[in-house]
Amino acid sequence: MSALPPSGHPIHPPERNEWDGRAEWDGRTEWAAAPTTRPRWSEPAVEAYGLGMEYRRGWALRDCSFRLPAGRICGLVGPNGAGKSTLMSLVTGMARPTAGRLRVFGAEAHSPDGSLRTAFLSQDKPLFRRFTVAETLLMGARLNPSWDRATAEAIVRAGNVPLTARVGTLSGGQRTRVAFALAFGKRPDLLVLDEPMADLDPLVRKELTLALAAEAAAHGTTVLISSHMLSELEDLCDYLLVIADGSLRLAGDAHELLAAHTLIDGGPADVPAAVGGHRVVETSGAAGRAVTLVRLEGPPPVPPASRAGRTPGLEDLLLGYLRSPEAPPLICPSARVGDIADAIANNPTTKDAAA
Ligand SMILES: Nc1ncnc2c1ncn2[C@@H]1O[C@H](COP(=O)(O)OP(=O)(O)OP(=O)(O)O)[C@@H](O)[C@H]1O
Repeated sequence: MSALPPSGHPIHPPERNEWDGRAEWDGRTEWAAAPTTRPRWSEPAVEAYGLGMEYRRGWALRDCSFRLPAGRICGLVGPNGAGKSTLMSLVTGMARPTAGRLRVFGAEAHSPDGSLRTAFLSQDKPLFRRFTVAETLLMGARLNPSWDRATAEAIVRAGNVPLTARVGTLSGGQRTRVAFALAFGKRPDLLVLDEPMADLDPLVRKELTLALAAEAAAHGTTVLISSHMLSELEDLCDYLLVIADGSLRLAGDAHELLAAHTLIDGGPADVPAAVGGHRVVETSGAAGRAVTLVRLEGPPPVPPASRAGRTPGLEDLLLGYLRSPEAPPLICPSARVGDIADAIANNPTTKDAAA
């Protein structure tokens, strides 16, 4: 079990074999002493039950059930049109689900209690173009009782963005930095970032990624971040949600997911007998250099005899599932929720809403 403090995100997640969701952090006593407004480590930040969203053209999201524990940095991955932005707009309460339920820190996502604890940085990063940078930060301070002025200004200053410049005159990357400052300054418990780094140069991307990890670690912030840059997510995330065609494909602790797979050199015929009973997710690569991603089935922990091959990297795993829509979804125990009926019955808020 990890000995990291509850405020410390594993940038590279620690070795953990727990399959039953017991792998919580040590040091709960220390966490319990933190102000009560911060999320407790074992508290779920997001719980979705049979979540669905239908637009005129059809369902963008269907029957998604998962749990995101508080304090994790969760990568949200999927091809274009998979439903990532839709899921984020539901989590941030900007849209209401057509089906199912969604709770943020125990409150309905669209309720004031849910949205007060959330900050959202959307793909288009809406800012007032006529405001100066200083006026934009002042607006952040006026609108947010828990505004962290020092953090917000430090982010802006690190990019040498003049506080007197009008937002409309900034480059795309500079505007992104100001939007980041607004989101961080709010000191949310849940920070939702929709492809935030897309218009940044590699150096700035690295700098803001490190700032994000440090801020999240320092304040126990839960982060849900979508990106098409898998290597970036590998460095940052310790939790994953993968969606394709509106459905959940993978969900859970990154180490749980990786430990459930092995990578064998060669095609399906090269898979050793010890792994033979398991499920081939996909074979990729040219002849002679093919590799096969195998999902280890059976009750955890997976027996050592079937541990042939090597543990895949996050990119191998994500690409394998994105290229193989026929592979059944894998929702790890850490990401499973109970029945929607239980969720409604055990929560007075949702019970009232359902009535
Ligand atoms: N406001 C809307 N009205 C109608 N259809 C929508 C709307 N928003 C999204 N969709 C549709 O829902 C599906 C999912 O879109 P969404 O933007 O959530 O995908 P995404 O995974 O974020 O994609 P990308 O990676 O390209 O940003 C798409 O088919 C899209 O056309």
